[in-house]
Amino acid sequence: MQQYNKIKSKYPDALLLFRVGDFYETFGEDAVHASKILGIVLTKRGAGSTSETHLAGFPHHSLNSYLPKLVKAGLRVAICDQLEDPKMTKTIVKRGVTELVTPGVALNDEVLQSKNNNFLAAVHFGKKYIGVSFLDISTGEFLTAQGNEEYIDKLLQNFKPSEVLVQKQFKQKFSQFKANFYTFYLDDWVFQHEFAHESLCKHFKVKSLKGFGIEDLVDGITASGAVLFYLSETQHNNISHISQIKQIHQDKYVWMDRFTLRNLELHASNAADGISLLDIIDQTVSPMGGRLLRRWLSLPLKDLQEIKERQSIVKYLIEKESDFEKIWGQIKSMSDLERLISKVATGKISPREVVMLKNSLLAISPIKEIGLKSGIEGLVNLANNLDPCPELTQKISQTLNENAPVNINKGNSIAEGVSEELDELRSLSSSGKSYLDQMVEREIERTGISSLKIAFNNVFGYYIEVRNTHKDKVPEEWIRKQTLVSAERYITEELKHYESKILGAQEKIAVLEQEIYGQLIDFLLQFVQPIQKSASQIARLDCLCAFAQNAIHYNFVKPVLDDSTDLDIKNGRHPVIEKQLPPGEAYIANDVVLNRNQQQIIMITGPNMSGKSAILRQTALIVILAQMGSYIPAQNAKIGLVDKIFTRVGASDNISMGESTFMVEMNETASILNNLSERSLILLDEIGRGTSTYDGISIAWAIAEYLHNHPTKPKTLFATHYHELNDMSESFDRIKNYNVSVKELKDNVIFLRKLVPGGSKHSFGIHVAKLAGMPNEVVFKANKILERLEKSHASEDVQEKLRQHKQEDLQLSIFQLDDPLLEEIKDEIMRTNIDTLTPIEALMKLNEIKRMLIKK
Ligand SMILES: Nc1ncnc2c1ncn2[C@@H]1O[C@H](COP(=O)(O)OP(=O)(O)OP(=O)(O)O)[C@@H](O)[C@H]1O
Repeated sequence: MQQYNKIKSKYPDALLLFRVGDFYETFGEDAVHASKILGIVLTKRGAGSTSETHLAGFPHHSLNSYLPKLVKAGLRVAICDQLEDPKMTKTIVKRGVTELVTPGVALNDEVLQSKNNNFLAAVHFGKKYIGVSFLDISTGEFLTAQGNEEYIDKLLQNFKPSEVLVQKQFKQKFSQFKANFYTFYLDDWVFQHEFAHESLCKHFKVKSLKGFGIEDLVDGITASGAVLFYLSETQHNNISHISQIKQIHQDKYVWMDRFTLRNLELHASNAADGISLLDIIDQTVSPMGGRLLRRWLSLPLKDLQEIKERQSIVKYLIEKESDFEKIWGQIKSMSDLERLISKVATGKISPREVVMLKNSLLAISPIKEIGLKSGIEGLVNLANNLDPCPELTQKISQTLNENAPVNINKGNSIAEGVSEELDELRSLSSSGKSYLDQMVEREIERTGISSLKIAFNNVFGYYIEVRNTHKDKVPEEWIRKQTLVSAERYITEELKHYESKILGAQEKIAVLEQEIYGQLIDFLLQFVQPIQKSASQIARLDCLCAFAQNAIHYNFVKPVLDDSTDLDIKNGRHPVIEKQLPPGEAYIANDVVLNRNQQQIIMITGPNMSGKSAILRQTALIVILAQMGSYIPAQNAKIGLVDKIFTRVGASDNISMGESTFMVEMNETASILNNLSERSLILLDEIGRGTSTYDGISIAWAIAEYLHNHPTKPKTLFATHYHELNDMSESFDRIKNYNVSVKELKDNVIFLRKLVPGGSKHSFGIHVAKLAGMPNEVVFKANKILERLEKSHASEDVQEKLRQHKQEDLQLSIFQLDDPLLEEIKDEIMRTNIDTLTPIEALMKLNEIKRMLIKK
């Protein structure tokens, strides 16, 4: 227990699994936790005494099944092993922690999900920027970036790390990232640039980081250094598979912030059992392809050349069906190359997995051959980067048995003909069986004991067993070892001689097998980089095959991409809704044309449930798919490269974040208006609906006007219930009205779901309420109120006011920035407590401000 306490004190925040003989034991609080999580028995030791403690344990060979459960429960687990052979020491056996498993640093297949990366991240708050680093130790991928809070937030959302390392002093600051990450706080000194730079150079065995193109990323480097530090802290020292570090270039990919990722339901649906775009398009057949597709979806490209290269390969695969089938068949037969080769580097690969590695490499050659012959530049390049490593596959085939076991100690891993000594020992050990059979026969004949048998136990090795009825026939020279109820057990000189030979041979076989296996792994280590390179090409090809498959199965077409800023989609469809429609119901395709000269903003009105949101989202999804290099759900499309996609959905369910929903909506919209570019695509869905009608209309109007007049003229789809906004098209050239058509029957409405030019007059909200099963009384009453309100021309009032607003052409420039009046008005507004202000008081306040201006 002294030894235990000493080790435990070094890992106070981890659950310590303490190896005792054949068991891993836990003590005290750890035991209580472990027994609960693992469902194992909790016992007490030293009951009643001062050293009373809880105890729970499990057999050492069950580690692989129990460890993931502990890690998944969010625990850090320190594995403490016996570091010497108990037979060789007379005192307490030496023990030490050999691995600290945490959610972000896991190599165990049971903890990892095959189609998801398991990233460990570090965030460093620098003076100007925030640095971030992501490492997946199971694949060796190491990435870094730096930027403002929004960018880092977006990356964290994209990469969804299982664990984030943060400097202790920035605990508070990190909590501003509104995501629930498992976080571990490290001492401040770890986040020092010089220290980080030095650790990276040392790890990569280089003098500077220029070769990786990250030398200037001061904060990114600091974060990456913290990641490396953490690996050594958790005893992960065999990490030669982390052979490079790459920058995530902000300007290479389409910008989508976290709201957009969420609103578009790219990776996950917002509904509990809903379907995401990834669910629909992920037809990849290899784990590495699955992981890459997820990444591609978060980071659509902005480089025309790269997109076209992907498209050209997809086109080839669609047209050359037999090549496509052959390639995909080979990829299907592969195991997770990326993770297998990482296991080689970390020394955790089993003989069976080495055979799987070999078979996966063998599947590369046919793919390479097809690629080289294809004549498609992109595919030829890809094939050139595939290395089937023939030297390696040959070596593995020669060294290992095809059906090698999971555990090297099980024996029979090494093939015949590898070592003469091993072969001899094996034949000796296998001839033992027939030797024993012969001996039994001989002794039965000699002694006349017909039921005589030879067996083995761990206490005294080989023995002859004689039933009591034949006891008197036992020869004198046999030595009695054990008396049972109905039999006696003997040993003989000959048996002992035989035993030492056989047991010696078996022990030697085990040592030799391990030795040869160790040499094979050392040999494999030279191939880590070429295999990683091949694996990444296979992942790409798998994604492109999935694109081809989607194109064939879902009727997707190849979009035309160019450098313009125009968007012209013919008969576009929403790929997710389309797949979810009840049988027999067809998705109604729609055209969307947006450009910066004539049709910059489309104001879409239409009743509730008519399909406004669907049109907005499908437009973004089509652009994203196109810029990933995929084909798209449309009849055809011309897409000028988009560099930012913003989507905002009117206040709905963000209340859990502790801010008013409307405040959240305005915050989100403000961040769009501050980040516009000529190539932005903006989708605003019911912006302004979170407040009163007048406020809402005014805000929506002002936002649309701002976008229209902004020099970047960003392409915008604006879905709204406020048909008042249709008036904007009269005075703003590039705002066009469309509506999602419906057919009005006497007391019913049929949704036609077709986007047609022109505004719409009503919202049919009451009709939807009726459809939803609202009591007739309520529907009837609502209709009456609506009639009355419409008669009072309330909405026309608004329209009139808005018209006046246009005529007055309010010049905001009357506020000169240095104007003392501005200061005065600002003070006046700041002093006002809006929460307690009644509408009348607000009007009076406004009047007061107006008077101040008139006075001027
Ligand atoms: N083009 C279409 N073809 C077939 N079904 C569609 C189409 N568009 C939408 N739908 C169906 O109609 C439902 C409502 O669409 P959507 O949410 O886009 O309406 P909305 O006009 O935005 O409604 P609200 O104003 O109430 O938010 C979708 O969930 C989908 O099932």
